[in-house]
This record gives sequence, structure tokens and C-alpha cells, in this order.
Amino acid sequence: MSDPTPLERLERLRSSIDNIDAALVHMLAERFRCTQEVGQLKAEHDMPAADPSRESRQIDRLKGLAVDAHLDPEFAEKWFNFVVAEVIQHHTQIADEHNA
Ligand SMILES: O=C(O)C(=O)C[C@]1(C(=O)O)C=C[C@@H](O)C=C1
Repeated sequence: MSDPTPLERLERLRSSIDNIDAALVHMLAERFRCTQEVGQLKAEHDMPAADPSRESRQIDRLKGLAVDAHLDPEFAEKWFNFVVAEVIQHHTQIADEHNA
């Protein structure tokens, strides 16, 4: 068997990227399903949408995992903050609807 051509290597890598992107979409959907339930719970029990101490514990944990996995820890923090900002918007919307 001859070595794969550059185009074949690119296609193989893109096929793995397709699988990884699909897994990320499914994992994010599952995460948001959980956080929607957290939002309902918080609205029903008058808990604040944001919990900065939980966020900072989670950032420390994720940055440690990122270092072990050879992922840029600053990127891991940015990714987490981006997702959490969206979650807090959802929590606020759920609380507004609950209190309307
Ligand atoms: O754990 C919570 O209390 C959540 O609301 C979830 C979550 C998160 O998405 O990780 C979102 C907002 C909070 O500030 C902290 C964490």
C-alpha cells in the first residue's frame, strides 16, 4: 500500500473532526438540558442566577484538566465563561417568566 496522498490525509482528518464536532454538539445539548433544569429549580426557590464561587471552583478544575490534556488553559477558561454567560441569560429569562 502506498502512503496516503495529502488530500486523502486531509479527508481522514476532516472525518475525525466531523465526529468530534458532532460529539461536542451533543454534549453541549445535554449540558444545556441540565442547566435549564437548574434554572427552573433556582427560579422556583428564589436562588440567584449566577454563582460566582461555583464558577471559580469550576474554572480552577477545568484549567487543571486542560493543562493535563495539553489544551491551552486560558482557552478552557474562555470557553467556560462563554457558555456560562449564555446559561445565566437563560436562568434570568426563566426567573422573569416564573415571576411574571
Ligand atoms: O451550578 C449552577 O448554579 C449553575 O447555574 C450552572 C452554572 C454553569 O453553567 O456551570 C451557571 C451559572 C452559575 O454561575 C454557575 C454554574
